Amino acid sequence: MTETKATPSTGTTPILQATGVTMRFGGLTAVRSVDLAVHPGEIVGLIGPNGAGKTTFFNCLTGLYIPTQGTVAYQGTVLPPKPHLVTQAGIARTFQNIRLFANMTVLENVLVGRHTRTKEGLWSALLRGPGFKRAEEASRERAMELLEFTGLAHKADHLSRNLPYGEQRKLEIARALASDPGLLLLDEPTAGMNPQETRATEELVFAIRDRGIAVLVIEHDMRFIFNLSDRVAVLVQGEKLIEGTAEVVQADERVIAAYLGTPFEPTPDTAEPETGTSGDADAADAHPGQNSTAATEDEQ
Ligand SMILES: Nc1ncnc2c1ncn2[C@@H]1O[C@H](COP(=O)(O)OP(=O)(O)OP(=O)(O)O)[C@@H](O)[C@H]1O
Repeated sequence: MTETKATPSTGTTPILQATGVTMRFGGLTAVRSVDLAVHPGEIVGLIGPNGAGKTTFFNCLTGLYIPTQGTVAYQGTVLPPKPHLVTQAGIARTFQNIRLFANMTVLENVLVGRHTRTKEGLWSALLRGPGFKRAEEASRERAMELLEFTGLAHKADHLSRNLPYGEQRKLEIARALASDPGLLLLDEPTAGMNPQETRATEELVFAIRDRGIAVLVIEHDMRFIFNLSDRVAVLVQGEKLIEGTAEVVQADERVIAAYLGTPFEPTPDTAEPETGTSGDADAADAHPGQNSTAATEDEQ
């Protein structure tokens, strides 16, 4: 990996500023007064044990949930908690569980992601006038460019349900990028991936950042997150425990106690076995806290 970490942006308006975000479900406070900023060009990691509130926090950022308290601002403007307005403003996301249109082609899935950026209205679409055709052509070109970027162009006409798992995850990212976001939120992008697919995802996230898109990523794979992120924030029981560079977070005794279990030990960047005892042990080490707390799969 030849990528370098982003220079920390000081003095610039954050692309994302969450302030005092709290989310309660009845008597349960899933997210408690969380502040988090992401600056242009940054990759920020969000980690924490199962049930810590990471996905709930994402749902608050993207308007799926209306936070009980707090605000979410994009480039200095507070966002209304409505998913389509959040996407229109410039925030795109992927979900923990793949949400593709299984019976649509790969290209069609990406075209769906472009709809917030096309201005042609219903009448134009029905009449299929020159304006509509031009817009359709431009969307198609952009979608194909994103498929090239994510390495899926050769599968453009395949049904998305026929793609291998790793490619389906890439397609979700391509579809999110189709809305031309300034900030991309990734919820466990490497879940279920083998080490090679994880490495490819890491490369892809760096390449996305190199296109000027900031990234906020939830992951349980510590090797992935610490290698990738300029900063890491740790949520525990809904509260932000600490935020800092990978080195600072890894060394924090509260993080070790609440999440890592043992001090994180990076392994050399060599290819890992896909199967077998040692590979499985590695994978387990790299996914701390996976079973520490029961969590519902609701709203993921
Ligand atoms: N819609 C909901 N209604 C009630 N409780 C919820 C809802 N969504 C999440 N929760 C609860 O909020 C807490 C935080 O869950 P959340 O899924 O945000 O955690 P997480 O950190 O993303 O976990 P994981 O790493 O397992 O995905 C959990 O106790 C969960 O059961």
